[in-house]
Amino acid sequence: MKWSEISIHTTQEAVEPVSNVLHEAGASGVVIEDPVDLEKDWDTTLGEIYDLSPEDYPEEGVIIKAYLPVNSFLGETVEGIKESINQLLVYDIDLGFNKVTVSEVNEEEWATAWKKYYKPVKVSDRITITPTWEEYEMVHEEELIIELDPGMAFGTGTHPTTVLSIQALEQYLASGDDVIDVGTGSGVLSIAAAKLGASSVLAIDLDEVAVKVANINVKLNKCQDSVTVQQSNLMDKVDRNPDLIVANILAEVIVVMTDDAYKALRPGGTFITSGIIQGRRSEVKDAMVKSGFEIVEITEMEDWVAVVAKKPE
Ligand SMILES: C[S@@+](CC[C@H](N)C(=O)[O-])C[C@H]1O[C@@H](n2cnc3c(N)ncnc32)[C@H](O)[C@@H]1O
Repeated sequence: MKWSEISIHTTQEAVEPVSNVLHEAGASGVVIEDPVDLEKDWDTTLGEIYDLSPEDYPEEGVIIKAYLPVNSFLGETVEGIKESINQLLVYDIDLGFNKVTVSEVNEEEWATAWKKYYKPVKVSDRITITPTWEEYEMVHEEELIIELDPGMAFGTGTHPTTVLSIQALEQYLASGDDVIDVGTGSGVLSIAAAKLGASSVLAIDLDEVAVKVANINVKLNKCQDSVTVQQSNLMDKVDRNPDLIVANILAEVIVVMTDDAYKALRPGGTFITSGIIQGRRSEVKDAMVKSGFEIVEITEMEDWVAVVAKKPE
């Protein structure tokens, strides 16, 4: 099959929303070329090798590349992507150069293009995420390994919004908890919750592809006894009272679901939200408080924040 590479020159701030647009348009595998990665002090204590070449990165801004099959809908798909990206301006997201280019690549290039950027990463004290195609040896006994093939769903596990979510799960999840993961993508947070001791996890995503990918990753990590994946919209089909809800979705989606999350959670339950760009932090905080939550902690990484809240006892 022939593949087309769509490349978008944008900003750090726009990485997640643009990646989401690409994903929703059916893109397979997203590559993020952010020059910050070249400067980053990568954690190599676990023996990871980061072999990044400056020619692959823009001098300014971030380049996001995604791959779409070449078919008769390609033109429309690309136009749809451009339109959806432009709509992000309504949310005050800085799109920078916002330059979109399209070129053809062969299957071999496509298959390896994004994999070369994706190596084992230690994302929290206990959790290391490793791509399925990498050999990885555990460094200490307590380490929990998540093997992931993000395939066509969002969630290599290394995006700051995911890392913040996993760190919060590690801190707030208690063994035996019932957990709901809204917007599961590749299933990474549900798998993390199960590995951290949750007895049951409901992974929800609106997107059919994400549901398929999450199911595969759940099985790959042998978590199928505790994690169930369901295709639905936010909390629409939730009829249980979990101990913890985690949602790594954009701020504009989180503010829509705070009332439902509050109603569903058991008293004393925890709501972990991520995917919030700095500029929208108060909006999310205010929506949470209005729904009745007490804010417990706000954590930050790069331009992103995660808000952890509790439903009073
Ligand atoms: C930013 S990704 C997060 C993926 C993963 N949980 C992680 O932390 O890496 C957001 C996910 O939310 C899903 N999503 C967006 N709107 C949704 C909705 N209304 N209901 C359920 N899922 C939704 C998207 O399909 C996407 O997979």
